[in-house]
Formats: sequence, C-alpha cells, structure tokens
Amino acid sequence: MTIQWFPGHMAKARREVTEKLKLVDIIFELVDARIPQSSRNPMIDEIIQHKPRVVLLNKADMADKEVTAEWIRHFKKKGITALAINSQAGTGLKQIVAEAKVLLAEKFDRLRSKGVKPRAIRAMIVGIPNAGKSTLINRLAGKNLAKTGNMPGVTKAQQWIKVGKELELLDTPGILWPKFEDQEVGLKLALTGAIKDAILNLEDVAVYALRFLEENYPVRLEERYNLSPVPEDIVELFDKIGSARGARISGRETDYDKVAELVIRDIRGEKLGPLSFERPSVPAEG
Ligand SMILES: Nc1nc2c(ncn2[C@@H]2O[C@H](COP(=O)(O)OP(=O)(O)OP(=O)(O)O)[C@@H](O)[C@H]2O)c(=O)[nH]1
Repeated sequence: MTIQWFPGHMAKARREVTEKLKLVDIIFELVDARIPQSSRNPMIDEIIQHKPRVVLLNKADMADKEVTAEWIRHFKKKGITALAINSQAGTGLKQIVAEAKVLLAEKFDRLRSKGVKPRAIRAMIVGIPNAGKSTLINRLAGKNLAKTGNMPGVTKAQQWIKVGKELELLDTPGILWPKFEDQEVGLKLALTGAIKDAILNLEDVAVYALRFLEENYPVRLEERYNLSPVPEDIVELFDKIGSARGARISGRETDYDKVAELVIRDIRGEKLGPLSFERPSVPAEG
C-alpha cells in the first residue's frame, strides 16, 4: 500500500499555521477521539512551540467513553488540557472557553496590570482533514455568527468570528497533515474516513479492522454478523460475514470487495457501537 505524503502541501500548511500563530493567544487542536494519536500532526509541538493549547477530542460520540477518559488522563499527565467534545451535537463546547480562560489567566492578568483594556481571547482551530474543524467553527459561531471585520494579518487580513463575549476565533482553521507514511496510522486514518478511500485498498483496511475488532470488541463483532464463535481465520471470517449479509457472487462465492466495503461502512456508521482504535498505552507512532 502506498499512501502519498505531499511534502509541498505540508510545508505550505505549516507556514500558514506558523503565520497565524502570531495572531492568537491559544490553539485549539482538534483530533479524532477514536484515534487521538494517529490524527495528530507529529510535528505539532514543534510548530506551535510554547503557545497554550487545548486538545479537543472531537467525535467523542463515536469513541469508546472509557478509552477517551484514558486519553484525557494521558494528556493531563503530559501537562496538556484535553476535552471530549461532539461538534455535531454541540456537547462539551462550553468547557472550551472555560479551559482557555484558565490557561490564559496569567497572561491576561499581566496585560491588565500593564493597563491593557480587557479583550476577548483570540484562538485558532488546527487539525487534520476531516477532523471536524468546519463543524466546530459553525457550532461555536452558532446563530450569532458575526464577523468582526478585518484585522491586519501578517500577509493578508484575517476574519474573526465572535463566540459570545469572551472568544474570537479565526474563521479559517489551520490544516495540518497526519503522518501517514506509517502503515498502521494510514489504516486507522482510512477507517475513520480521514483519507480518501480511493487512495487505499479497502480490503487491507477491512482486514485491519476485523482483526482489531476480534481482539478488542469480539462480542460486538459476534452480534453484528451472527458469528458464534468468531472464526480465527480471516478468510473464513470474510466468508461468514459474506453469507450473513448476502455478499456473494452468483450466490455462491464470497464477494470479498463487498464484504470489505460493508464492514467499513458499518464501522463508520457506528453499527458496531462507539469504537476507539487506539489507547494511550500503545503509542501509534513508530
Ligand atoms: N459524529 C460526529 N461527527 C462529526 C463531529 N464533528 C464533525 N463530524 C463529521 O465529520 C465530518 C467532517 O467534518 P468537517 O467539519 O467537514 O471536517 P474538517 O476538519 O473541516 O474537514 P476538511 O475541510 O477536510 O479539513 C462531517 O461529516 C461532520 O459532520 C462529531 O463531533 N461527531
């Protein structure tokens, strides 16, 4: 499997994020709660330097709650504030401003003591494609979407969105790239829809997913496809799912492509319930 990693795109994205960094007090780093490590940009710490940040574990509704709680503890141990959110439904969003205020309390106190008039916190959302950046911006902006005119940026004017009285958000998020030269990271990104299906061999993704489910969520796998027990042999597993779901060619042979497709669709469509594909104790990065 070859997945392209475009150095040119990444360098440009990095440059843009670095430029906008100067305009904000804090970064909201959006990751996919199902794969909080694989959906991060591996150079994020280097890119944002010492800028305060809140890690937002988005799509928490699709992830395993217990595992998400483990991730939050894991980030906390590293001194990073992390929150579980659902941008689509809007849950957990109030906490974002509250945490930003905590992280910036000293800076704002310092400004106040220098006589600077109190102002809203300025923030930018960054994240990999499909992390939910637009959904979150729209949710935060809500009905009160009020663009606050132009503020001089470094190379061009930036638009700000007012979120209540206390927060101003850059209207364009920073796009960062995942590290998908690592095979397993690539498979997880594919499974969660972060990279286009056309780039990947869906059978590889389905094999990876089924092995993962066998190991971590065997009961859900059993129930979804009426398997008892779940066959250990992967071909047999494809065959069983194929016959349970009618994915056959001329009614006889298993249609492996179709099985792969339906398994991936089921996972993405939460037919196997909320799933987390990585835990903090098993780092995804090589
Ligand atoms: N279930 C669930 N789906 C979400 C959530 N947030 C975003 N989505 C969905 O995830 C998909 C991607 O969301 P976008 O907001 O387009 O992601 P983006 O990061 O702006 O994507 P790019 O424009 O590709 O960079 C959409 O189908 C959203 O509806 C969430 O918290 N829960």
